[in-house]
Amino acid sequence: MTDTTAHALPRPSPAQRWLALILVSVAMFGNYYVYDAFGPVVDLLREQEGFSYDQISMIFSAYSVAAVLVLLVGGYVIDRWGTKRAITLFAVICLAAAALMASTARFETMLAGRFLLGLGAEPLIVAATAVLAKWFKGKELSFAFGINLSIARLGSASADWSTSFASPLYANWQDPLWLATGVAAVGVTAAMLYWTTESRLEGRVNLGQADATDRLELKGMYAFSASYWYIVGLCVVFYATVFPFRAFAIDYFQQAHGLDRETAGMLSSLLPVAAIVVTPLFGLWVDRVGRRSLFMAVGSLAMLPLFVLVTYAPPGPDIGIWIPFAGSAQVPLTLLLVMLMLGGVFSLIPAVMWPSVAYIVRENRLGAAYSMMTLCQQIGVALVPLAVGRFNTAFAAGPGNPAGYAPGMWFYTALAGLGLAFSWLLWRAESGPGAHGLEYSSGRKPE
Ligand SMILES: NCCCC[C@H](N)C(=O)NCC(=O)O
Repeated sequence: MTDTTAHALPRPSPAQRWLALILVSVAMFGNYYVYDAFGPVVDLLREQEGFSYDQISMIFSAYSVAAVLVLLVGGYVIDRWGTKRAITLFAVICLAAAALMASTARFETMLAGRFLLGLGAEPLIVAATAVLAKWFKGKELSFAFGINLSIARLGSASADWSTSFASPLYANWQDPLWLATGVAAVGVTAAMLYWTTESRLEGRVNLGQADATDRLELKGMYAFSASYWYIVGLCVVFYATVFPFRAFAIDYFQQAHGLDRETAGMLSSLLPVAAIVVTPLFGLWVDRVGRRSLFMAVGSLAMLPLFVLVTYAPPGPDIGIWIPFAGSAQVPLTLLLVMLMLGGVFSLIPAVMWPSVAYIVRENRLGAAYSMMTLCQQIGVALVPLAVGRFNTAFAAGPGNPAGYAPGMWFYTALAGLGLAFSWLLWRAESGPGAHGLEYSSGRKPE
């Protein structure tokens, strides 16, 4: 179909757009569930299969190594295959990865499974972004992105909650990973239904021309402003702190704070749960008041003491919490407050940071800017768990020696400090004459 013929067709109806959004979001739910299904079995892999923290970290990092490689070519695959085929292909790769990880506790197989997950999951996120842009361009695009990310984060929370609603499976390390494989199969089904939907509507509605997707072109990177690179710096250290902390959190709460797995899972789930609810609210607020770099600095500052508090502050009284799908539990007040604060930061920084790039980079370079940012993010997420795993092993961290986890927590604190430095540099740059307008609600400096 030519561009002119496509423009003569009607835009998709709200019902058609919502159907596309729901199908793509279910595929993302599967993706995030599989990513986060590994954290709750860390202690079982250590106890039942003798995995060391170093090995666990390498498995976790394999995802990011693959992500860095695939992000360089993912955009080309999507352009060549089209979003409907690409999203199904990547969902199938996630399914194969989940099955490989569940199949055996051989270290090399698990490493390969997690690597395969990185090959499928990151380009799936890029393809989902391209799909949403196609259906929602000019029509509630930010809102659609918000819903998509919230449903994806529900996948993360559900993986944590599985320690409660699927607790009998946690008699061994393998069954929870088979459950994750089942969830990945639901994701594939949703991706295939999306393929069918798009195919049936082709020629009947105007889905526009496929835009240049998040393809990474290394040439021209030097042209990005200092503010862009400060945001990238913050993105790297922020996610390289939060994602690895989440990966080890359930095991950490069990070993260092003596919680049972269900309670540890519920506590860990507060992070994505808070983000599901609060991220869109922060997004709306910042759109009204601006002050984007100030908000990023405030988020970074709030994060700074949390890992020290979780290590050294007295636990305080037990507080009852209740979470839908997971049930109720008693958790120490200090851990609850730290996780709620971290959940707040995990809502604030992404809600402000990702959209800020759109205000400081030209539209025709946006795809490359986001791809470069994600690539740098994944390099950080690959390296940090290796360092934390090394600290845990070197300092013999375990239930008999909870103090052995402290060096890893200080490492997270140092990263949070670096994040604060990047956001302060950004704030300074955006308060001076070369500012892009991040501090204004419109995102533009007044003339
Ligand atoms: N939980 C799966 C990993 C998602 C990585 C992705 N590149 C990302 O950063 N998404 C944004 C987010 O805040 O989840």
